[in-house]
Amino acid sequence: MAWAPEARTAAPGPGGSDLEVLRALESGPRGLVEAEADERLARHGENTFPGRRPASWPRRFARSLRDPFTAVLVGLGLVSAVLAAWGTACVIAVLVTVSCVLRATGEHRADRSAAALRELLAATATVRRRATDASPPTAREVPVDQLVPGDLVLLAPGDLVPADLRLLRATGLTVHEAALTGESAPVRKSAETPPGPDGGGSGFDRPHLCFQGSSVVSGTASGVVVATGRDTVLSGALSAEHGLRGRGRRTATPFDRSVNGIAWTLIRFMLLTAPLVLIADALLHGRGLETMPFAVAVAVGLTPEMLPVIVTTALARGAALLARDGEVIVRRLPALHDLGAVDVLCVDKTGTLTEDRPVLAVSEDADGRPDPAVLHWAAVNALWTLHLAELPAPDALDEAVLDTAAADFGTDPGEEYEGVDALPCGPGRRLSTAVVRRPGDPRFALASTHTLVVKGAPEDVLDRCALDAAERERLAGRARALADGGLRVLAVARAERPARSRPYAPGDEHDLTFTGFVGLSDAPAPSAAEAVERLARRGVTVKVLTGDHPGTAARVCRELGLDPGEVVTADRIDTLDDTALARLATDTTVFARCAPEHKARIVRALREGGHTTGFLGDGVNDLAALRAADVGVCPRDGVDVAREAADVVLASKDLTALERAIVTGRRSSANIASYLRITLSSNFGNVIAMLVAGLVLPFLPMLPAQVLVQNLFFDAAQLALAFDKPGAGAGERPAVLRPRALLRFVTGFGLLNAAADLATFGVLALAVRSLGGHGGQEAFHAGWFTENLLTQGMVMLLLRSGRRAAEGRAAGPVLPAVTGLAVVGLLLPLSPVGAALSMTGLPPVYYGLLALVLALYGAGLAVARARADRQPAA
Ligand SMILES: Nc1ncnc2c1ncn2[C@@H]1O[C@H](COP(=O)(O)OP(=O)(O)OP(=O)(O)O)[C@@H](O)[C@H]1O
Ligand SMILES: [Mg+2]
Repeated sequence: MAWAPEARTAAPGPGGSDLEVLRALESGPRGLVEAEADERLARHGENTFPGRRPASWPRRFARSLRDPFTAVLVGLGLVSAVLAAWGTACVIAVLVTVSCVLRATGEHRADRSAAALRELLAATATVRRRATDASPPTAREVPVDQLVPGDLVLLAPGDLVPADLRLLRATGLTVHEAALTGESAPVRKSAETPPGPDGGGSGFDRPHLCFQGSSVVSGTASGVVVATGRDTVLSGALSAEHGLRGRGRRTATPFDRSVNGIAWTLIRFMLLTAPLVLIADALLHGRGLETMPFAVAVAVGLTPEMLPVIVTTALARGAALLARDGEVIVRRLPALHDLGAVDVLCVDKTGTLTEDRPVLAVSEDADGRPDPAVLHWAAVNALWTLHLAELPAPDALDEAVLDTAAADFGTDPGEEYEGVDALPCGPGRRLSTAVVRRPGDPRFALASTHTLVVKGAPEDVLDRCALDAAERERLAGRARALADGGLRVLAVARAERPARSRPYAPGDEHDLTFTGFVGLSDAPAPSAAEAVERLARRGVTVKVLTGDHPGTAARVCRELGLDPGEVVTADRIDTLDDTALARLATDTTVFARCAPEHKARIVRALREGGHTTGFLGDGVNDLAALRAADVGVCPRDGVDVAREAADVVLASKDLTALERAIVTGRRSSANIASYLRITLSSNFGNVIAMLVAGLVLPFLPMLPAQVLVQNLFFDAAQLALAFDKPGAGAGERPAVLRPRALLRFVTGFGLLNAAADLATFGVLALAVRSLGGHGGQEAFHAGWFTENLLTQGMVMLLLRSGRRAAEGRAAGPVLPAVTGLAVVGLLLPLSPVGAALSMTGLPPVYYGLLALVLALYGAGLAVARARADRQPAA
């Protein structure tokens, strides 16, 4: 990294005690007063996240210039200019400009329609502020853009670090700084200032600083804001043209593989054709460089230069429709295509399929007798882990335990103790420990004891209890029984230890005394069952990857109408290599007790196994899987980092919105596929015809300008395909564009097209003979121009996605576009423009013959389409 973060984190110096730091920022341990915060906001400006700034128009334009087809066109334009073929060069310049403008507008429209919703999803930060000088500090959520230097911020797992912070306190804090440094492993941070003049290091490795753009993996902390907005290190990095790296994908997405893959095949094909035309002509007719403009025109005609425009328009339109309905936000346009291709969707259970509003149902002792004391101890654990770990908000399980205990016991249980230390749970850690002591006579303080209160996943807690094997198995069986009933089960255990001043660590969690179980019920989300059913109908297999108990997971699945089959737990996954896991993952519906890495590994295995895999999850433990998936989806109330990592955000609570988004994705893909099929078969046919014609004709089958004008009209008409409404069939199955099947399709239909061209060619040869001389050539060109546009129109009508040839009736914008194409094809050669392009009309009898050729072609096309529909789709 070339830029040095310390250069930007100006005041205060990273060293110094907490109070010095706070004083330098004119803040204090109790936080800023609201009025002061407002005043600072006016002074420093909003704390906008630099990554969010929309691209400027020139930048958008430049970006669309970078795409391969545009580059090829520009190259061909330059060749024409060098050859002084100014007409050709001008037409190419028009093509390039039009396609760039269309594309930039499409992107702009999609951005704008999503912007309002994005606002809705704007991240917040937890700050400690005071209403007035005299009032006590309270923690409250403020939109991230309202943060000011001097604000006290609380961090919890899943938070995005909202500004550059100097840590004041931190418990087990690790942060992910990949967006800044590219380092993928979490980095440990602590509040202590390391010795040394610059605070122990010069870059991101300084442990007491957290930077905007990183995110909290585990632990909690409080810190004071030292820089916001333009002054943050990240902002400096971005303005120095370093992009954000966090969301960069390591492997090709389905979109890259299909659409871009096809694009590159075409470019290679096209780069071969132009020289081929040249060589053929040189060999046969001894013509030299003068055929170059023609070769260039053929190459331009072959380039599906509208592909980027059609792709962007089709996707942007889909995304805009989804955004308009307020349901789904597509954060990365190609993700909509990928969503349409998803055939396996992995879903996290808690908070996604269930509401994550657990309600206490059971509190029982080791013998299965109801016992309120278990709940009491669970509440002591919850209260003190919350307090000591400074979690800004309790997790749902803790909240449920605390609420029920407060209601049952009348007071907040746990307040009779003093907290000593806490080891909260986190990703991969399924239990939490609070260490408490009874406040008493200080004279006996040394003789007093510490009580470790542990609660967590039964397997993990029982492992740490002093129990014989039989008893442990009996208790595990009881936990299973509770879980099979659909409850979320937590085991509670305790240990008395002599008081000590040394901090506690997970290594101290052993030889515990088992206290009992608490069981909580968590209702399925209201729309979950319907969503699961609809996805199945759309050919998407749903799998559940959860950190919870296998029994609970299986029961929830059954309630949602999903057959859980044999539930696999994560310890089994650890014994498998990737290939074995890929096989297992395909056949398994529920994976339980997954740590975050397990979820990601399963997703990767499914992708390796050839599935286009989506992941829907809302928590910190889902982050790795969201990143590993082809498409990451996050519900609206997911944690900040999950939303940031997701490609698609569900804006409403309704999970069935996902099914609608998938169908929209498939429709957009179907339109893109239509375009590819139509343009490629048509172009391929034309090239063959041009080559053959070039071989046998003593003159050029079409003049360069004619090829280009024809191409321009075809391009314009094809834009309609981006707005087409494909038949119902298009939404039914995952939409994957298979390059091989596409090539087969294109070859078949291209040959058919070439046959029609050659038949036309025969008819026109007759005309030339009868007309003779120069007039013959002009009539030939006119005839071929007309036939070309008419066949292209027919191809557009008959080769669209999702419509069988039988229902070839057109709806939406395609029919008007085709009509326009036909009118131009018939009338332009007869008009003054036609004359300018050196075309003249044919004698009427030849139009009759052309009509015959077209009728035969149309019939052939319809029959071939019906046959192709019976084969696997391209
Ligand atoms: N606050 C807590 N106190 C004690 N144990 C907890 C707490 N939160 C979670 N656990 C334990 O850790 C397990 C795993 O939690 P994790 O957050 O990974 O997944 P989950 O919320 O159960 O499910 P999902 O992966 O579907 O969201 C829980 O099933 C529970 O046994
Ligand atoms: Mg969850």
